[in-house]
Amino acid sequence: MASEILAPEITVEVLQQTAGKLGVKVPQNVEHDFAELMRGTREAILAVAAMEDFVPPADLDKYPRTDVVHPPPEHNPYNAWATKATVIGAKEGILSGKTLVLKDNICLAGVPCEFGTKVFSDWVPNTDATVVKRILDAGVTITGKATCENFCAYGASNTSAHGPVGNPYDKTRSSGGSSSGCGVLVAIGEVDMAIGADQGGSIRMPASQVGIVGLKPTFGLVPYTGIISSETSIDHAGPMTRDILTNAQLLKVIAGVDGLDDRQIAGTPFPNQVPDYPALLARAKSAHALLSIAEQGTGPFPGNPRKLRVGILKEGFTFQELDPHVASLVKEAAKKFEELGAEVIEISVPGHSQAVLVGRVHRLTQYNNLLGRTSGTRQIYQTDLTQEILPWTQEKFDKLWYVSAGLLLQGQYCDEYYPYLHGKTHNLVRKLRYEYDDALSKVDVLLMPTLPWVAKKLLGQDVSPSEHMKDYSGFNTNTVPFNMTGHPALSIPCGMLPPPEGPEDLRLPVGLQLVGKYHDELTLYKAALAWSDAYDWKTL
Ligand SMILES: NC(=O)c1ccccc1
Repeated sequence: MASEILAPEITVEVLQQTAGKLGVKVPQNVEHDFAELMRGTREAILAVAAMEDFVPPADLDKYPRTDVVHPPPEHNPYNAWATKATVIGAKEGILSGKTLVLKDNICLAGVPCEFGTKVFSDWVPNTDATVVKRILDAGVTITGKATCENFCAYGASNTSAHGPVGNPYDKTRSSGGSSSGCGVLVAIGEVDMAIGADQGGSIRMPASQVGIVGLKPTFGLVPYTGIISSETSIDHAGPMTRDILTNAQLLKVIAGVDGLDDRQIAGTPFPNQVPDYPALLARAKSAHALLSIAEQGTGPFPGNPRKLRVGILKEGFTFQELDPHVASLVKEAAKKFEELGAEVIEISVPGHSQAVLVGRVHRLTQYNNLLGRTSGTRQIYQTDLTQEILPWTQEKFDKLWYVSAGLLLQGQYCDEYYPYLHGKTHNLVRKLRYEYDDALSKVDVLLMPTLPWVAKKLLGQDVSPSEHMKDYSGFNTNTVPFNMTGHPALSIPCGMLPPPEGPEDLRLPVGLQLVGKYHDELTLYKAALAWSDAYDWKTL
């Protein structure tokens, strides 16, 4: 048993080896006392290892899993399916008749989960994520699991053990990642909706590259229970759909406290009740109504309605990797908010330019799923998965895509030399949060491109890691900051462009990102709905 190998019998030698890892030696006169202490700990470890784990069981009788298959290539033209399955939800519900696919890091009991890797195989989760229970109760039919990138760790779609996920607008290009399969299956109309996950842009980047709507909700709004974690303070799950209203409907169903996930009480003040987004949107009958805000009045006097304020985030447009054509198209899209009756101004958040640097250290110092760390967070842990991944062996390491291998190595390095920097990054993120909050006290939403470019060519397996990295430098500048601060961020398609290298007649989607105050998804939806009702992004 692995636990016996990892918890060796305690001798004075083992005690001193352990001390040696700290660079110290236990004084001889207390060696036996400390060995005794550790023997007690070892016994406790072995006892806990032998106990049966405790996770919420899935209701397989009520919602049986059928037709579970890995589709052959001829039934999987984009490689977007990881596994097909059928799980029919409740007969009546607000989403009844709709189909949905889950990113392949979301637990659906009884159906294999690949997590984009071959490091382990045939792992079948024994529990349903809370979002799964909620959508089934709302009447959704789940049609399977969508390919996700290797360990959910990349923003392009060539890293899954499954093979590359081609973009519907040009199969030789990336569809974005890491919720790549979700983006493609929604874009081509194979499903009505998807639930993706996002630690650095993984919902918004595919949404941007394939021309759909993707929301990374406020941190904690959607429970992350039963979804494979990357790092508990940046984990988010959220809806991916072709239109805004469906997105709002799905959010309404999956949002709210489940009593199992610490992320939901970890810093963003939580609303007592999840707003009825679709009903509130349906009530506003015009762009004018959608784009006016009822200013809070004081005392008995209700406030006056005023125009929605859109802030063009200066630093979201000034980084060097940003394709100038994307920049001008997104700025034009922003100006259209003025035509619709909003106020548009430019606003600066200097910290935005440093955020990716902070993010790099933040995630490396605590990448739970690779290093098998737990964070102290109260949540449901996929301990059976951790045991598949750990301990690392050469054979497993050789099966990692280089980005994940790099994360593992960098994480180990940070752990050895700079573990305290994780804490410091949290402090710096709080500072960043106040900077965005300050901007969001002057405007209602911040606006910027989601990704700095339209879909790039997929790079082959023969391309070196360095070339990959060069090609993707700057890709997460506008997405990573809001994973750390937790502000809600919505990507919508806002036009099309040819790729810079041509051909001239190819048109690829461009994503526009709106960022709002904590738990103000409604304002993001209102702005996006007014815009998308007025303009057809495919003709702009
Ligand atoms: N999981 C993510 O959101 C992600 C995206 C891009 C790069 C790394 C991670």
